[in-house]
Amino acid sequence: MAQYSRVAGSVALITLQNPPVNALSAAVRQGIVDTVERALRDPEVNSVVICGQNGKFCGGADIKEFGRQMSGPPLVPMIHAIEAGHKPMVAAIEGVALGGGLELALGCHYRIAHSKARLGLPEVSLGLLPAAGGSQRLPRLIGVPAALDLITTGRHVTAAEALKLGIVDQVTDHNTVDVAVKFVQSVAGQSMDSRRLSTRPCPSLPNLDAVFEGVMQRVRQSARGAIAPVACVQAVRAAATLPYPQGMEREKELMGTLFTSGQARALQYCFFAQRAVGKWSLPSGARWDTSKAMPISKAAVIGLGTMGRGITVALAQTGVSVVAVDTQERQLAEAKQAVSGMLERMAQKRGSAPPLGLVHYSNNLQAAADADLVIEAVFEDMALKESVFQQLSAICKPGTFLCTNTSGLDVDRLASHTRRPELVVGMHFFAPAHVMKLLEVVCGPRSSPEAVATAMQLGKKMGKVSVAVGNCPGFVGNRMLKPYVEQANFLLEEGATPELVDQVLEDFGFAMGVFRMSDLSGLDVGWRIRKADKLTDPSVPAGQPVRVRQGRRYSPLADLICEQGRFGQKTGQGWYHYDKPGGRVARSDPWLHSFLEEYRARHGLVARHIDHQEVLERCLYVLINEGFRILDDGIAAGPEDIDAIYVFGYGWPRHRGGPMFYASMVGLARVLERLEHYHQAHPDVPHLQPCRLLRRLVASGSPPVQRWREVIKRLHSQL
Ligand SMILES: C/C=C(\C)C(=O)SCCNC(=O)CCNC(=O)[C@H](O)C(C)(C)COP(=O)(O)OP(=O)(O)OC[C@H]1O[C@@H](n2cnc3c(N)ncnc32)[C@H](O)[C@@H]1OP(=O)(O)O
Repeated sequence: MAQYSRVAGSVALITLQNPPVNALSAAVRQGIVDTVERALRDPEVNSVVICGQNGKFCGGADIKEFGRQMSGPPLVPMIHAIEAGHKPMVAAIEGVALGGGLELALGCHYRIAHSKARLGLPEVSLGLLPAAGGSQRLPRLIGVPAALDLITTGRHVTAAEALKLGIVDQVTDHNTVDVAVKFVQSVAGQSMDSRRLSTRPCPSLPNLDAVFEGVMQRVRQSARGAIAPVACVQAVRAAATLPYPQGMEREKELMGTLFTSGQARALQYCFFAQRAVGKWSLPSGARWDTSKAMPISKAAVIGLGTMGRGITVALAQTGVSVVAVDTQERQLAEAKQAVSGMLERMAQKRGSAPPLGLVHYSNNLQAAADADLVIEAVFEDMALKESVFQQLSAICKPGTFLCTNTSGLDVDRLASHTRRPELVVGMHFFAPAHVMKLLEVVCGPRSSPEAVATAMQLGKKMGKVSVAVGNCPGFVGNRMLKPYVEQANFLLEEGATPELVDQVLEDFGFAMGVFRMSDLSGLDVGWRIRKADKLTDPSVPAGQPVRVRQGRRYSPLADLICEQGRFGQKTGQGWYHYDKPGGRVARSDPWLHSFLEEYRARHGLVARHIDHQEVLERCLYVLINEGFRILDDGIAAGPEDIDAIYVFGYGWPRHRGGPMFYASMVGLARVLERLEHYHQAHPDVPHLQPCRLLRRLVASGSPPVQRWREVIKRLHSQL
């Protein structure tokens, strides 16, 4: 809806009304068309201000309408009518002007923004381009390079930057609507000819072809197969080279391809998945909207290795006072320097003072006594963690939440070492913890709703996508990663190379293939876990082949690599060769290839040709299969939780929506058929055996991913 009122005698005030962000739904568009017509017709009105209700101008098109039959007036002629209007129109921008919201403002003759407003054309992050004239008007207003930057990245700019770029004409700290009303009166009666962006030429740019070639190359490289950023460059190029009407035709044509693409569906699914995970619920019935989060003003971090340092930085950045504890003096001193350095660098980028005063250091666990929440981040060793939890339970004030940053150990077992198991939850951060967006909040069977709500809320405050998950080895992310990595190792045994496997996964869109990723994380981490699980025990029971453990196929390849002291990037050698320890450029390693050949010969394995399809299917479908098991076990509440974890924590390409969404796009019947095929070929790999939930979903007609929760609920209620 849009409300029409008259203010200051002769100004029509049009207020968009569609909470929470005044998205341009069919009803809002109809409201704008009607009220603009009314204002242009009304002889008492000489100028118009458009604003949004509740301090938010407009969050853009209503994304929920995208999958539906189009109804209501389209945006392009609506914005054109505003621009062509003979009375001055001013956009009074408070809160946000995003996507169609900014395009609406660009159709107005002037734009006045509140200093706290944010503006942008984020359509690219939804797999689209600004196709309500934004790709044609913005370059005409601010020039090609700046428009390319905003449109291809979708980044939001502050009002101050918008003023500098020329997107807005004025920024105010006062009531934006009042300022806009006053301003529009001052220009009433003037010709608006020069203010219509569609009639302006694009500011000329020398070496136009070279500029676009360079940008296109960069965009293609960083897009990792996403098509929208490429289409955005093509649309801006049309603005720079064609008259406006033809540019609009091109914009429409490019949008036509994007709008119905699987990538746009995937990205829009991600948008809603990111928000859905905040609305968590637990098997106990505890929910996000009925559980009270406690305020955290003082936190303690125990253990100042890489993770502990990152968590300390992330907390201080959020304004939480932190006591950072490590009992080893040397580690403490190094951490102090590293944390201060990180905070200073981040502050320099922001142009603000580093929050150094918020961090205090101690070598004594006792310093955590009065913290509201403690995050344990010591070495990944159960006995050590148990001892820390025992001590914290005795030291900390009543009510302190005790959290562990374990990446997969039993949170409930740790809770059992305290006198307050209800206050224990997992907070699994991802390295580097001050950068990575994901936080798995691990709920043990005894974790209280308040403890979960508090950890989720703190994660949100830290700018994380917090996902509540159940307690099982590896939780969600690492549990799914295990069969994926295992499959990649099997492929090496059968004839593939790390280069082939990584290439296929990177072509799919992963930021890094599995072997490059393992080299980066450090191969010794998994080795230590396998040792603890007794998988690397050299005394394999007599008569048992070396490639079998606990009755299943096992590849000792990674263990053998580690035995050579090859731990990945940090040692300069792993699955690849690096020019020095800590080097980042992975190069093919002839040693590794000979090693693989010798290994195959030793075990009587004959290398065969493995095609890209097999690599992709085996690696991805086995991971997806584990995702279904996780859903079936109730470790994740829905497919959105798993997808958010993979997109925000594991480099899964966002334009593919996450593993569970991807499975639904491929077709569940197809995934099932391929898993059956590979399981038949490798009956000694239980992870390839299609899981019960996948079979049941296929049997119930492969419903779309948005309806899986219903099937899961039905299944569980039948148990
Ligand atoms: C062609 C395409 C055109 C012309 C377009 O305009 S595409 C849309 C472009 N706009 C965007 O991409 C903006 C998307 N929204 C956001 O970035 C943020 O929501 C926000 C910055 C506007 C507000 O952020 P925040 O205050 O953190 O709130 P939430 O993100 O949690 O959102 C609150 C609820 O509003 C729903 N929402 C937000 N934007 C839209 C929208 N454009 N269409 C429909 N619904 C929207 C969001 O899903 C939240 O809903 P609930 O989870 O509360 O149900």
